[in-house]
Order: sequence, then C-alpha cells, then structure tokens
Amino acid sequence: MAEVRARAPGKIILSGEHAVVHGSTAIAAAINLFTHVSFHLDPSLPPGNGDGSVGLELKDLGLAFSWSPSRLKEGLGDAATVPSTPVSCSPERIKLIAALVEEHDIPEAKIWLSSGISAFIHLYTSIHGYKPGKVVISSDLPLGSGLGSSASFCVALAASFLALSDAITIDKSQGGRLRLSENELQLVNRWAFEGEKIIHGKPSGIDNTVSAFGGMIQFKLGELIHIESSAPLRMLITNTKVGRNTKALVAGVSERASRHPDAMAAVFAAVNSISKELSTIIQSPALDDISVTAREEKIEELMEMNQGLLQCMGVSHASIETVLRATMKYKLTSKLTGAGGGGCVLTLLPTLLSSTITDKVVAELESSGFQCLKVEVGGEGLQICFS
Ligand SMILES: Nc1ncnc2c1ncn2[C@@H]1O[C@H](COP(=O)(O)OP(=O)(O)OP(=O)(O)O)[C@@H](O)[C@H]1O
Ligand SMILES: C[C@@](O)(CCO)CC(=O)[O-]
Ligand SMILES: [Mg+2]
Repeated sequence: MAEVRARAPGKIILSGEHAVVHGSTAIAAAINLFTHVSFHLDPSLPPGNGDGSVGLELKDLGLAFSWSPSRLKEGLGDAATVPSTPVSCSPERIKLIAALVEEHDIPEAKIWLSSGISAFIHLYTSIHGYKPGKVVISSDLPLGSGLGSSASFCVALAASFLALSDAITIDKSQGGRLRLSENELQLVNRWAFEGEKIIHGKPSGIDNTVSAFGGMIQFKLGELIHIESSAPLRMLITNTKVGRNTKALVAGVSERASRHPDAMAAVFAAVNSISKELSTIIQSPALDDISVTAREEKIEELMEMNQGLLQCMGVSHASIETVLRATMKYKLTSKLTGAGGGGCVLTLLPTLLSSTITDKVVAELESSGFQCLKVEVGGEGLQICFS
C-alpha cells in the first residue's frame, strides 16, 4: 500500500497583507508550525469497487468524512485527471462539491470547515479521480487565525496527492524527510493555489508560496524573491482567539476599494513602499548593538505605519487594538498579521529586550485571555516522506 506523509508550514506576514491582493509588494516568512497530512491509496480497491471509499479524517477536530467512488462520480461526473496541469474549480463544480460536503452533518459550530473540505475534494478528485484512498490531517496551527492554516492545508494536500501520482518522480525508497525539486515545488504550489482559491475567494498566492518554498519571501503579483534577514528576527505572536474568515475580509477590502478607488490606490501604493523598504532593511547588515537597535527601530516604524494602513482598509478589530495598547505600554510595536478582523498580532521582540520584560508582556496578554506563541521565523517549507 503506497503511503506518503507531507508537512507544510504556516506563515507570518511582516508587511503587505490585503494590499498584496491588489498588486502591492508583501513580505512573508514560514514559521515552525505545520499542517501534517498522511495519505494512502489502496490499489487493492480499484475505482468502481463498491467497497472502497475516499476518506478524510480531521484528527484534531475528531471528525471523519467519506464518500464512495460511485457517489463522487454521480455527483461530479466523469473524472478527467491530469496531475501535471492544475485546474481551477469552476463555479458550477464548486456547487456540485458543496452538495457532496452538505451530505455530511458538519456541526453548526464548525461550519467554517466546509470550504476546506471542498478544497480537499477538488484537489483529490482532480489528481486521483475516484480511486479509493484515505487522508488523515492534523495541524499545529490555530485554524482561521491569520497564520496561513488554509494555505498550509492546501500545500500539504497537493504535495501528498502529487507524490503518489506520476507527475512527481521522486525516489520513493529514500528514507527521512525529503524536499522536492524547484519544478515539483512549483507544481505543488500551483495546485495549492487552486485549493486556496476555494477557501479565500481571491487569494494573492503569497501564503501558499511561502508555505511551499519556506524561508522569507518578498512577493508581488505571483512572483517571489527569496530574501534573508541579516540577523534573527524575534517575533511574538498573540492569538486574540477572535474567529474570522479571510474570504470575507478580503472581499470587504475589495468593496471599500471599489467605493473609494483613488484613496485606496494611495493606501496600496504606500504599503508597496513600506514592504520594499522593509525588505531592504531586513537584508542590510547590522554589525554592532547600535546598528542592531537602529535597524530594529526602522522595522518597528514600518510595522506601525503598516498597521495604520490596515486600519484604513477596515481590517483591524477591538481585540487587535487591545494587544497593540498592551504591548505599547512596554514600548513594543505590533501589527496584525494575516487577514486581521481578530486572529493573530505580531510583536517585534528587540534583540536587547530583557527576558523579564518579555515574560511580563506575555503574562499581561495571557491574563487578558489571549494566547501567546513563540515561533521560529524563516524555517523549512514543504517536506514529504514515504513510509
Ligand atoms: N487542518 C485543517 N483542517 C480542515 N480545514 C482546514 C484546516 N486548516 C485550514 N482549513 C480550512 O481553512 C479555513 C481557514 O482559512 P482562513 O484563510 O480563513 O484562515 P487562515 O488561513 O488560518 O488565516 P490567513 O488566511 O489570514 O493566514 C478553515 O475554515 C478551513 O476551511
Ligand atoms: C489577506 C491576505 O493578503 C493574506 C492572508 O494571509 C490574503 C491573500 O493574500 O490571499
Ligand atoms: Mg488563509
């Protein structure tokens, strides 16, 4: 029985969320929290065999779903699978897939999962048709909180499906975690983008790209440039635990842009300049304590300006403002990360900040009911392994 495991990281956006959807530059970095997927195809159950099923288990959520190949065929029609050519999910197909998802009783409190399950069905059936198989998913990431859970879900799914298709010719007898070639990563990334479109509506592609490639990237209009920070960037992530949905927030910004096209074009242009300047500063060497501090102060100023512009776009939230105020008391600078509207906030922890102050800030934030996460920034992207 062929089996593959894939893990793809979440991300933080250092600058440029939302504006990136409208063509501005943004900077993002992978973090060491992952979505994990294991996938096996069962060749003993050929398509059409009534016994098999396509199964999806969401381990952390204690939910499992399955569809018989005959039900999938009845719902979606004949499957045309070309793993080497990513296909978009047409609006008609989205409706057909939604009907298959609705056949399962998803608890009302978890109805937000529907778009993820639809993305799963689109990717699975476009790459493997209706062959029986089983997918098990777990995630280190808080879902729907701005840390790119949707993109890492799509990247890990696309990678595991492609790894057991003829589009990726990796040596399956190798042990340990493997990285894919540049071309293979690009293919995974393009499929993941098709899944992300189902979840985000109109994604820029930055989240799936940084999840697939890892490290830190400067991203604009689908093009990425790998960048490297000249010194470690320590970031505290605070999860406000206020639930939100990226698709609705992205749509809200687009509506504001259509109501005020000139003003919003100026906001997006300002964000573009901020991201470009941030990229230069992040990469510029800092040789002593004075230049390290000067570099961090510039980063903080740009984060503060970006946060102001995100407020202009209408994606801040009272819970985000509470985190900003709490960290400001300790002279620390924060901005929302990801789609906003709740979700997560980033705070730069300067190199010379004492651990006593960090502990005090964390204690204050946690006593207000928020959850603080300390993460490593700029690490590994997608990895797969065969077992
Ligand atoms: N492990 C998972 N299992 C099932 N569905 C998931 C999983 N991770 C993400 N999803 C899907 O992605 C949706 C969350 O995506 P959304 O884009 O709103 O938030 P995010 O990606 O965490 O934050 P952001 O886009 O701001 O970085 C969930 O509602 C669900 O449909
Ligand atoms: C809000 C957004 O810019 C980033 C979400 O992490 C949406 C996207 O780029 O797809
Ligand atoms: Mg998302």
